[in-house]
Amino acid sequence: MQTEVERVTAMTHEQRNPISPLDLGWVNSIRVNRSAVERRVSSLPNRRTVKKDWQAAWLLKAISCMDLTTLSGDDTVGTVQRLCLKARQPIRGDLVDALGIRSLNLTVGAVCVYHTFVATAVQSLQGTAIPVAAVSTGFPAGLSPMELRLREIEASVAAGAREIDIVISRHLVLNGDWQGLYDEVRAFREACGEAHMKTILATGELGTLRNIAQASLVCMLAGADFIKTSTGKEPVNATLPVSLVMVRAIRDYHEQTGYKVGFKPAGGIRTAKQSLDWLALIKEELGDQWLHPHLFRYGASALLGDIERQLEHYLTGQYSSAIRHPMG
Ligand SMILES: O=C[C@H](O)COP(=O)(O)O
Repeated sequence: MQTEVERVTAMTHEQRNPISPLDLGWVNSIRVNRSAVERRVSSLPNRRTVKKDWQAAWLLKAISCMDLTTLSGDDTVGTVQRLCLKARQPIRGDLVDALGIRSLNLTVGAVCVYHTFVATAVQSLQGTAIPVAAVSTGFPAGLSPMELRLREIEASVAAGAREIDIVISRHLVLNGDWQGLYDEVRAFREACGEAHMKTILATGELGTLRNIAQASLVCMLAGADFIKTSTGKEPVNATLPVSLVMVRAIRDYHEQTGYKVGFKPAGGIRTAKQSLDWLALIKEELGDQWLHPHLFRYGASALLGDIERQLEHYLTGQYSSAIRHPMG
């Protein structure tokens, strides 16, 4: 019988999603029933409540699946270094001891920064297995010249980023230019080389759920390792309806091709309660095999503080002030 370590090792050595030909027949056949999507997600937050020990365990899982992020215009070497310290030890030592989880060596899934801070983050995370993710390709609008976007990916990889979060050109989706979108994402994937590519759809700017489902498929055919909802900079970022459409696209893609693509909701996920809603969505729609950092990540700059606060409440029965849980 496989041990837990052997099982996780086997999973993480699954074959990477390859670049496949663009299948326009499949893309054009996609339909989304908005009211059915809304009905399904409205049942999620109330239907499955996890309490006490189970809730604490789910929150620890959420931490392990977090891309701890800073993407602000006022980022500095100092803020990135402090964020990396938090990534190494995401919850306070006294809480780790009280939870009895020191042997887990819990860390976040990755640290996500602008290209400028990749080298700082890589250096600050030395001696850990935590990868650095860079937002490249003219994040967040993705409208700089293609050549520069490709060079930016290469520069981030050369600086040590093991994951690249690219943004797609929204106008290609809004014009139904699936060939253009496929060519763009495929070129990004080729520029990433061994680095894993998360493809940000910026769903708040794509107009319809059908566009989101079609763009998800095109990005997966073009070799995306993950599809990601948002940059965090759109007027509307990660929502449950959009996430349901994307995880169902991932499920269909897996059923048709056998390849597993990861999912990353990002932008506006700030509370422990929200993190549980997304875990429930993944568990129910994709199954436990997706509930691991190699297939599921949250992109979040402020979620960790609320999770730490919730874990303290679980241990002490008291809610501490949010300022006692800084990110760095
Ligand atoms: O990719 C991650 C997002 O930019 C984070 O958004 P957030 O600051 O709303 O958590």
